[in-house]
Amino acid sequence: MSIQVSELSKVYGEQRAVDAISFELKKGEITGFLGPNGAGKSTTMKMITGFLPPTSGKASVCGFDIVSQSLEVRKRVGYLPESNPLYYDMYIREFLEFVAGIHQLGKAGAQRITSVIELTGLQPERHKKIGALSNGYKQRVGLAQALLHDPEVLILDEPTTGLDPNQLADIRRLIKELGANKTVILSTHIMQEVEALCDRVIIINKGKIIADDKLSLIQQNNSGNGYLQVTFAEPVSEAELMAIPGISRVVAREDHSWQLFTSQVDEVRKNLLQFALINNRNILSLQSNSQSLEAIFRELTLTKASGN
Ligand SMILES: Nc1ncnc2c1ncn2[C@@H]1O[C@H](COP(=O)(O)OP(=O)(O)OP(=O)(O)O)[C@@H](O)[C@H]1O
Repeated sequence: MSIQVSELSKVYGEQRAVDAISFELKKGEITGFLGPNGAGKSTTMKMITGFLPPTSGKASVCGFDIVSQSLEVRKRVGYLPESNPLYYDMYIREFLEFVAGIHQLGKAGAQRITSVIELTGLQPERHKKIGALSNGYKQRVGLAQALLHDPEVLILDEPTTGLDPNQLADIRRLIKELGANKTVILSTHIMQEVEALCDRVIIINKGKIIADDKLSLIQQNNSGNGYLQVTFAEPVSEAELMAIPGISRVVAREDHSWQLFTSQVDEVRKNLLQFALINNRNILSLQSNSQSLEAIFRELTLTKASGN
């Protein structure tokens, strides 16, 4: 297991910012860490990187304890903090040389710097001072410093903030590639980003984990208002479709196509196939549409918040 978190808490004064959370992450998995503002995402990430001591509970990275072995942890973690603090007076390469020094990369440092500049697409701007870079390029410098020591674990706090759509696509592609053989946790407020990148989703609200599953399962388990889009080869009546168990509403589209609304997408898909078989109807196409992750997120965080 790359990351193990057990009953981890952080209390600031009176406030329990992170409240006894537990999870485990495997290598080769990209996990989206979601939650409303102030939910405790950054605090959790800072604790896992070994930068912020927990109030109670335990966590380890690649088997090293975040408190008693924080140096070992930092060697294995690449961290892009939310505010991405950089030295604006330094040139890109100069800054990366400074970071390579901290990681004691020695002679290998120069080659590694060249390759992360290439990897993060900093090449065209490499001669500029960091202060003169656009926000998107500053974010790339942040990513380059996180990757420099080729860490096993990457913790990225809102990594795509400030990027234009082209840069977004480039950086997401890079994160996806990195995720193939590293453990990546990224926090974001952009649901399309989670859908595009993440294998797994952890949703945190008021310091507590309220959902933790594979993205597909979270969508499946919360697919309350999903629908199926079906096209038959021949006419089918509304009454016939409404008689299929699990369908709450149907909408006719052109050319024998229908939208079938349901709270049990998977169940209705099976029932529909059975209906076609028994009644000798041919299905030309069938597509299910789950509730969007954004709707699921709102439902979970708003319901759970008011339930407290
Ligand atoms: N150093 C601190 N001292 C006191 N309270 C803090 C400190 N850092 C964070 N908090 C509080 O802890 C809670 C969790 O903050 P955190 O930054 O972890 O949330 P977040 O989920 O990352 O939010 P966002 O999405 O807005 O970045 C917030 O209520 C915040 O005000």
